[in-house]
Amino acid sequence: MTAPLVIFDLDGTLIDTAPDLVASLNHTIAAADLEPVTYADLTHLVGQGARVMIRRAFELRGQPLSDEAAEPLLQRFLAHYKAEMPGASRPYPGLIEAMERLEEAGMRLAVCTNKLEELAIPLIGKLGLSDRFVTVTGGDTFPVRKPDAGHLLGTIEKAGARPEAAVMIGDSINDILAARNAGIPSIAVTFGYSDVPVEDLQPDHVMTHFSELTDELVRRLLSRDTHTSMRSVPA
Ligand SMILES: O=C(O)COP(=O)(O)O
Repeated sequence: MTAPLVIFDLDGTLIDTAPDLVASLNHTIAAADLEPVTYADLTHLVGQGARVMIRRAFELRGQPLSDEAAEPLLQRFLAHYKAEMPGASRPYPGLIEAMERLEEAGMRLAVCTNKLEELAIPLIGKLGLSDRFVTVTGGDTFPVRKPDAGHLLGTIEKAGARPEAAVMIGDSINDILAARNAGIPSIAVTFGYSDVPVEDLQPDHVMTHFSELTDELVRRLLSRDTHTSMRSVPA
């Protein structure tokens, strides 16, 4: 039997990156004289990577943004975010202990994030978490990204695991939909950046703190067959 694989989203699930995302985004849009965004705005902007986040910030301020104008702004964002990394970003409380519990129970861990690989991998490294994960895939690792099932299924394949033995943990609609599209059970965390109550996303389980993440919970979700009926739902 393959070891169960527990897959984590990054922004708003593993790591509280909001202060640094807001700071780098405001540094970026200041170049176009846009008013700064707030933490509350971020829940509507984050989720599909830096490029989409910048475009949504312009939309929020009622400003059009051409693809041509977006490119230098993306470079400005990347340079600022990388220079400050890890900034104030920290793992959520109880994460390290939860990862240790799962590892001790023989489970393996992976990351599936829409953040670009060039940001996600060094951030995980700077926080000393690299060795924990069998693989880290970003929004640019595959031709598709969450909520497309292909991102999650590609992550599972890279980890040498099987969809039947995988569970996804995330904070946003992209994570829960990706899991549903891939036919794997999902856990939604309440402490991330969703702009709707995570219960409305109908995950298989809701978690308010990492102290609730146990191997027993993972096994219970894997033994349920409620999500398997969704395995054929397209992305
Ligand atoms: O950076 C983003 O916009 C999304 O990243 P996430 O998939 O880790 O939430």
